[in-house]
Amino acid sequence: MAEQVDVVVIGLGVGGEETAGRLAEAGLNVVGLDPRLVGGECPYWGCVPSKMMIRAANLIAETRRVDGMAGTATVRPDWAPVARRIREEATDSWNDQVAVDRLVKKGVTFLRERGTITGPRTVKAGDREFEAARGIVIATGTVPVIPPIDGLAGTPYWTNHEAIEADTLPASILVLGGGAIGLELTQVFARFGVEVTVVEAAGRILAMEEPESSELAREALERDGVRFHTGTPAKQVAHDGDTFTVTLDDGTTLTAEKLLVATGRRVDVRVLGLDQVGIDPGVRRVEVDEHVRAADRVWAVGDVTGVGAFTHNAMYQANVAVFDILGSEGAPLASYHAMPRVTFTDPEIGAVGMTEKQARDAGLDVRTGLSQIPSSARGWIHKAGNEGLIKLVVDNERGVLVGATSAGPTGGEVLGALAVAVHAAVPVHTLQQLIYAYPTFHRAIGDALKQL
Ligand SMILES: Cc1cc2nc3c(=O)[nH]c(=O)nc-3n(C[C@H](O)[C@H](O)[C@H](O)COP(=O)(O)OP(=O)(O)OC[C@H]3O[C@@H](n4cnc5c(N)ncnc54)[C@H](O)[C@@H]3O)c2cc1C
Ligand SMILES: NC(=O)c1ccc[n+]([C@@H]2O[C@H](COP(=O)([O-])OP(=O)(O)OC[C@H]3O[C@@H](n4cnc5c(N)ncnc54)[C@H](O)[C@@H]3O)[C@@H](O)[C@H]2O)c1
Repeated sequence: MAEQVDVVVIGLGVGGEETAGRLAEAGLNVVGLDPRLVGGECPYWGCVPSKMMIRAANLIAETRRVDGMAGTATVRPDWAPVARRIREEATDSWNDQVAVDRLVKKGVTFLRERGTITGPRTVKAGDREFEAARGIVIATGTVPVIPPIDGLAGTPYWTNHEAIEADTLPASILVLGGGAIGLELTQVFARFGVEVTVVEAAGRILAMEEPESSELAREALERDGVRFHTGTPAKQVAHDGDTFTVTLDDGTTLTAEKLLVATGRRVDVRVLGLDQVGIDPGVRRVEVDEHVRAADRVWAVGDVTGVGAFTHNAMYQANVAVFDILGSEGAPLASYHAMPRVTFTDPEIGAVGMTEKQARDAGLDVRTGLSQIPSSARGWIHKAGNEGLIKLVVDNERGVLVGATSAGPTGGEVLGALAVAVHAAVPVHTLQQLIYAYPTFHRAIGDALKQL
């Protein structure tokens, strides 16, 4: 006999935890299910520990910039404090008791179980079944893509989990995939003295961003000693007990102690029971409307929706779902035209909305403006480590920005102003009249606007 509740939330990563907690605080009877850690990828194997690694790696790089600008400094990188900080401060040794307690205190009934949808309103979890009067929220996130490369399966390759959990670093590592995960971890490892080689199947790294960003990231990482093979997919992988050997399509052979697979993420909903609510179980993503509804009385939030694998998107969609489930007046409608993202390499590569190519492919009449951070007053003053750029993508017909890139020492922070401009469709002539404080990095936005 199914137990009667208001809402069942399947998956308690960032999106599910936020949705379940808020609904319970609003007085609903909520069951939250997750067989793993409450909080999901971001706090345990994603954003938080990776950014702690990046903070440490950037301290090393900044110290190396002292020479010639502020005297001399030597630094002896040591991974031990980084691993300790991740274990003690970020993940509590991958123990989620604090998060579980927080959720339960909000009123959520938490079960460390996998959820399976068994009917239009019913979800099975272990030996219990729940009937959710208000509905079901799907927040099951993604899993790493493991490409079908000959020999790869069965080798002790790393995904982000092993990379984040590493107590010691290898002497060398091959990284498959030059996207956000691959590049952020690559730079960390390189700055701690690991010999890193990146294999990227596409013609350039950060292929979804502007070509100028790809070039900037590649040059920065090459300065850190990283080697790249782009446009040449791996054909074969072998592991002899000590060493990985990767053979590329063009016959190049690469060897290293470890292999990190960072070739994207995919939703894994085959056994979730989506067919029970009228959704094809073979979908590549659970499509949602502007209320983040996926089917009648079914909502989906976070990476599983495929609109942007970012924590801020999971939180954003959770907020939309909460308002809709509660039937609140003035419920926000989801819109993704100003989706921001930041790859936290040094320089940080931030972007919002469309790239130039995406805008042109969408049939827009496009004009772009570009400025270089080293040529700005602040960039020139900053000197070592000042690489970066601002690129603006304008829809001529509407006279507004539809996309922008902000790369530089504080690229992610400067992006804030551009996100407002794209989100609110601020007219370009209004942006051109804004006073940009001197000498800030964001003043380079004004320089790019002059190019339009
Ligand atoms: C290395 C790395 C660095 C990142 N850095 C950033 C960053 O700096 N900024 C940023 O915005 N994003 C970053 N991300 C992305 C971010 O982690 C994700 O976008 C975010 O975790 C998505 O949250 P989610 O709730 O959709 O899914 P997840 O966090 O993946 O959580 C999904 C949960 O669902 C559970 N689950 C799956 N199936 C079931 C089932 N059938 N029943 C019950 N539970 C189930 C899983 O166990 C998991 O706990 C990073 C990711 C990685 C891997
Ligand atoms: N700072 C952040 O916000 C942040 C950081 C890390 C991850 N994330 C999120 O996590 C998601 C997953 O990250 P990711 O880096 O795994 O994925 P990604 O999609 O960003 O990059 C994967 C890369 O791997 C390449 N690739 C695919 N198959 C390959 C193969 N067989 N050999 C070599 N290269 C191959 C792709 O061309 C692509 O460039 C991202 O899309 C992002 O949304 C965000």
